[in-house]
Amino acid sequence: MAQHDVKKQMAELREQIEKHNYAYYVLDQPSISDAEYDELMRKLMELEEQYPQYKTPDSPSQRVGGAPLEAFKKVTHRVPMLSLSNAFNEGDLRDFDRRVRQEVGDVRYVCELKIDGLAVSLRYEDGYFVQGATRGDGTTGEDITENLKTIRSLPLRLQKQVTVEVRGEAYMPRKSFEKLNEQRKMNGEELFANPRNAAAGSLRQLDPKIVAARQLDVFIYSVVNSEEIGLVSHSESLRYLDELGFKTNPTWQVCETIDAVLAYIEKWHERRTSLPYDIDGIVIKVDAFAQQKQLGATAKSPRWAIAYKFPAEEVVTQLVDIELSV
Ligand SMILES: NC(=O)c1cc2c(=O)c3cc(F)ccc3oc2nc1N
Repeated sequence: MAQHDVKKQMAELREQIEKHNYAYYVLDQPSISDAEYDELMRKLMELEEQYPQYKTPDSPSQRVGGAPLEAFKKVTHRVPMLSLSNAFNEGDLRDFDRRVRQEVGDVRYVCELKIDGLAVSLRYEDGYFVQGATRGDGTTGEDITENLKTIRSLPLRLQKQVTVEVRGEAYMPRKSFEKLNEQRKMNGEELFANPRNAAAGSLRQLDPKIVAARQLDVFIYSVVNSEEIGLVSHSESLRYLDELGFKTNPTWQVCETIDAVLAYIEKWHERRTSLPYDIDGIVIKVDAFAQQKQLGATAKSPRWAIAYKFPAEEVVTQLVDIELSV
């Protein structure tokens, strides 16, 4: 086949595979069978083998994981990854609301489910995924780019050619967790205590092929360089993330009053067992970026957001060692 046609055919295969990826893993609406998907992937990988010069940085062939790393490189976060301060009861939430209103006057909040996973930061240049890192100590994290590429819902190329840094929570869906512990039980290995530990242990694997088998997922929840892009509120950022092709959690809601926040908390505290992933609370954020800026942050946490933690369940958790997987 003429060289030009091969290049074109490979571009079409990449396009098709990523389109099916998006439908299946972001929209949760499979568009072809697994067998057809695997056939497309096999054909692309065969052509990449034969014509490496036409392999591109956004090729979905990277999602099966490359060679194991010796160690993780360190990454310095240009904007520190802070942690959320916690609220444990209604009083804490009303104190938060009072302090915010004292400082910025009338305010709208955005409420989101607090996914029980691992905070990650993703950098894209001209629309291409170039680096992903863990939170680490907030200033320095570990470069887990190769591992994150195996997460099918993480776009390798955005719908717009923008340079952007986003933050999100990588997590292990409960079904993947149960399947993983089933396998480990059969192999006589230590079980993971919960999906959060399993996700952390998986992302710390030096071999991306193992990570690819763990079926992790990620919800993206913020744009770091939002001002540069001209976004004015958190809710606008969430819509922008959808436009770029990221997977965001669709349950977020604008709340005009703390009573509306309490109602949202009540609703999702009841519904959380019906979710296909673990949540450990609700995140409440001031919506307007101008007001977030006015409120600022302490060395550790933003003063414009708070995490309401659900009361710990009284279940007996298995005391198993967390597999130190590195
Ligand atoms: N686990 C989560 O689902 C989740 C976590 C965070 C954060 O950790 C977080 C930390 C900050 F300093 C600021 C905003 C944040 O927003 C967040 N939003 C979320 N939905």
